Amino acid sequence: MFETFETVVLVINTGSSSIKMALIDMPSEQMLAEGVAQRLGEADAELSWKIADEIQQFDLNCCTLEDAMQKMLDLLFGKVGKGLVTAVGHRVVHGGERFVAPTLLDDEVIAEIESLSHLAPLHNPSNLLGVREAMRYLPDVSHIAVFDTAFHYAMPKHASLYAVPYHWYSQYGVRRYGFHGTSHHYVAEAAAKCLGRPLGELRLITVHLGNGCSAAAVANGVSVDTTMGMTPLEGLVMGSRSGDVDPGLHEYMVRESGESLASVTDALNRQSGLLGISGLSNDMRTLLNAADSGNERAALAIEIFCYRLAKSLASLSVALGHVDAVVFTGGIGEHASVIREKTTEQLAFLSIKLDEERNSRHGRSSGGFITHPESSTPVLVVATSEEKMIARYVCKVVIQEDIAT
Ligand SMILES: Nc1ncnc2c1ncn2[C@@H]1O[C@H](COP(=O)(O)OP(=O)(O)O)[C@@H](O)[C@H]1O
Ligand SMILES: CC(=O)OP(=O)(O)O
Ligand SMILES: [Mg+2]
Repeated sequence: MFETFETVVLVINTGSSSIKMALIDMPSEQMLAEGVAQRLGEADAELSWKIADEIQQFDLNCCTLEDAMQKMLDLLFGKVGKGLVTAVGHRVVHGGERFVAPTLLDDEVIAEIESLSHLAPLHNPSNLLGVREAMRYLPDVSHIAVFDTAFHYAMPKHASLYAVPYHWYSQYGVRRYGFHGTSHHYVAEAAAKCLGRPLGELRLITVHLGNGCSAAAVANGVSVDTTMGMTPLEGLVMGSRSGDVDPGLHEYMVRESGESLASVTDALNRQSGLLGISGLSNDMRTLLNAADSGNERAALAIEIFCYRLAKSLASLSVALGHVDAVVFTGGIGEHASVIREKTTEQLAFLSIKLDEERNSRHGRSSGGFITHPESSTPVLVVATSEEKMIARYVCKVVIQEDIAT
């Protein structure tokens, strides 16, 4: 199978609740295989792999990330020869100050990524688990890390620094990094195509709403501000993360509840957000269904999610001065028309006029646009592909290596 393809990149994207894998022919970007394991750790966890045109689906039943990773790689290499893979691209969420470009993984780089784990506890450890598993299956090819933080690296200091003692930055590296960079970059490029204008001339707000959620202000192809900060906990309300809270909350909760600081931080990461407010689920599909059936806490979680999102989009418009378009993406951004509607109706000052029909079809039959043609600010839905973006970066590294040797 696939014998005629020359440069094939396997991409592994481990998120906070899912593993996505793709086998991509480059530079054509043809998807040879695409798989996802989602709702990991929960009773309704499931896996699906589309290899060539054959789809396989399994219930994972509370299976761990490690088991899901092995199962996905076993299924893939049960069908596809390992010799087909030219290089592996790994999504790594936190690259810290050092990793601002795609980087060839070796023991030293892995150790450095591991040392950043406390800044992305839901992600870097899982990302490295994927790296180690894939290296075990494919020891003889290049493994390249592509960092979520890299796209935001050039944010101006007025956006990347907190108003805390300056030596916290110079001595301890306390600063804002931003995440979901490959997704913000990918959808900004795709939106420019939809708008028929060069990305270098556009001022966009890109809104990635998955299990983790962040929005970015992208001016002339560069991220100039974003909602996530030093860790992927800052900013918007997310599946199980609180987003912004009062910095005094930690001390208060430690004193009042008698819990440790680590357990309060863990609750902000894993027991908060949509899950925390609703007491039901971190999954937007579940909450939308529950709210429809009259569940008030699910409805409240959705209301807070949309209000906080609208407030953040308004504040990002300050970074741009003028907004050429707002671009929704990620599982929620691409599929939940109600969330887009409830959010944009609170952005009256941008004079956004959604088109009900276009929005209900997620922009599919209107070139991505979900606004009325007369809307002052166009709003688009663009399907992200962190996997394709990672494969593009991997190709650049692999080609440079070929030149160097
Ligand atoms: N049809 C849909 N309607 C509403 N929400 C959806 C739909 N499909 C997916 N989602 C939501 O998207 C989120 C997962 O997004 P995704 O980008 O796949 O997450 P991850 O961050 O794990 O990559 C979940 O909250 C899920 O409920
Ligand atoms: C950085 C982040 O939050 O990623 P994900 O949405 O995949 O959890
Ligand atoms: Mg994701």
